[in-house]
Amino acid sequence: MSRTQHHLMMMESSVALGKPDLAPGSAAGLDPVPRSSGGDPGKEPQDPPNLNGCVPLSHQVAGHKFGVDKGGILQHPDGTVLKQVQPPPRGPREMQFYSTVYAEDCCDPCLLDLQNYLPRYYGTWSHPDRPHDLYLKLEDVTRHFVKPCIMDVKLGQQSYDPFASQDKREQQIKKYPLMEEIGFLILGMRVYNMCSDSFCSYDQHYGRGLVKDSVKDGLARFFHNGAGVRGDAVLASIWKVRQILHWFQSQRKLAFYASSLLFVYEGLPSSSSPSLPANESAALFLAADGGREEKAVRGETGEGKGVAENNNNTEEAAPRLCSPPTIYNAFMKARDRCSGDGRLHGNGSGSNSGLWEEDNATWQKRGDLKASPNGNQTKSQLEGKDEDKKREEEEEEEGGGGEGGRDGTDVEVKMIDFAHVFPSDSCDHGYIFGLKNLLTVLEQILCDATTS
Ligand SMILES: Nc1ncnc2c1ncn2[C@@H]1O[C@H](COP(=O)(O)OP(=O)(O)OP(=O)(O)O)[C@@H](O)[C@H]1O
Ligand SMILES: O=P(O)(O)O[C@@H]1[C@H](O)[C@H](O)[C@@H](OP(=O)(O)O)[C@H](OP(=O)(O)O)[C@H]1O
Repeated sequence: MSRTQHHLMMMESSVALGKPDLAPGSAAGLDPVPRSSGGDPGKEPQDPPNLNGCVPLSHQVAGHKFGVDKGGILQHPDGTVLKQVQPPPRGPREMQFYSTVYAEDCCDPCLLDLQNYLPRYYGTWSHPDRPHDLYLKLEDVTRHFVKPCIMDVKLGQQSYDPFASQDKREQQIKKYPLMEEIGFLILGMRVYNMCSDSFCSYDQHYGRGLVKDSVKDGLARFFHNGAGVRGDAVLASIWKVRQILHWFQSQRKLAFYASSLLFVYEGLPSSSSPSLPANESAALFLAADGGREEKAVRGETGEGKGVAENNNNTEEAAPRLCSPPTIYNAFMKARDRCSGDGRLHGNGSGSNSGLWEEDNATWQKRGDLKASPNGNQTKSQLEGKDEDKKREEEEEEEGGGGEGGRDGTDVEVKMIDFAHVFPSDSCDHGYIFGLKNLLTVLEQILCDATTS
């Protein structure tokens, strides 16, 4: 058994390691964070008594709710998310997972890579008066968004773990019998409508109502801003999901059950996030490689067909995806030619010269986002520090380009919910199956958006 597996098996309840940005409980005396700009209007959450300014997470879209279920999610005044450690074995298992992946002495390349796809972990937190009531202290994945559109998607072909009782298996299967066939389930989402300047929320019943034929439109709704489909957000999501798929295809250490992907994109319209006029960006796809890639997106090559056909797990038989650089280069080039009205200008459907010459500058994070965190004030904001500067410094220290970073987008896709993660010695076929189907559907959405 490897060291990692041993760690995960141990299930020790010691307080996890991490790099807390605040000592537990040190936020005493700070005012509660203001609600995220996208919270339900008119429903100010009550400050739970004796929680030192922590409040229920206003932008939670799924999962156990604080004050409703056992376990729940709070927001710390410093902006981090506090996930109450659930009753054993789930809670300790999730805590063990985070503490293993983020152990200071972790040198396992697979786990170090995995950190890129998880919220940052800052150890555990508890109220000084209730030291045994533990919370996992996590990065708020939505923190740098102004109008965060958020979607929680459960991945895998089964949402119960191998040790689940017969009752639990039946309960889970009954909730969504199509899990095995589709491989993912939308648990909840909130979408910003730029026309009405409001959010629309969808609970778990929405996702459960989606079947094979409607799952594409159901998922597309997450990317619809009231005026059109946010092709740029779909595209960036595809890219991020592909990175996660790549990690899964290379690892044989862990098996994930009932775990989710949390998608976040910026709902605030800006000149650089248009709903592109479809026909023109489609033309750009065609221009990029003579149409081969665009046909692959549409499944016309016979390799990228719909959910029903894409039902095996081998790498070779995976749906053929457009290579991200191809799509990105074409799309971003098109985006760059767009003005704020979302119209293309210039040589939109002409020669492909220049499409391959995209440089990384296109992928730099948008300046307007840096200047506009989502309203969840962080400790340094509360202290009057220059948060953007701090983040830039952090990102530089980490050698990356920040959340948008190299991908240059205001989109996050992070893995969350690890209450059912187990050591393994083989590929996680169920999760990979779900990821591939999710990618297929995302690509169909992108294709529809660019050809309608
Ligand atoms: N790091 C995070 N940043 C922002 N939001 C988060 C984060 N972690 C969780 N959330 C929010 O909380 C919700 C529930 O998270 P999570 O799935 O971890 O909880 P859970 O109670 O274990 O869920 P379930 O009941 O499905 O097992 C997510 O849908 C998301 O809205
Ligand atoms: O979507 P719903 O209807 O809220 O259903 C919950 C959801 O399936 C959770 O994933 C599950 O927690 P686990 O994944 O940790 O099992 C929870 O089990 P629970 O009721 O046993 O907490 C279910 O109730």
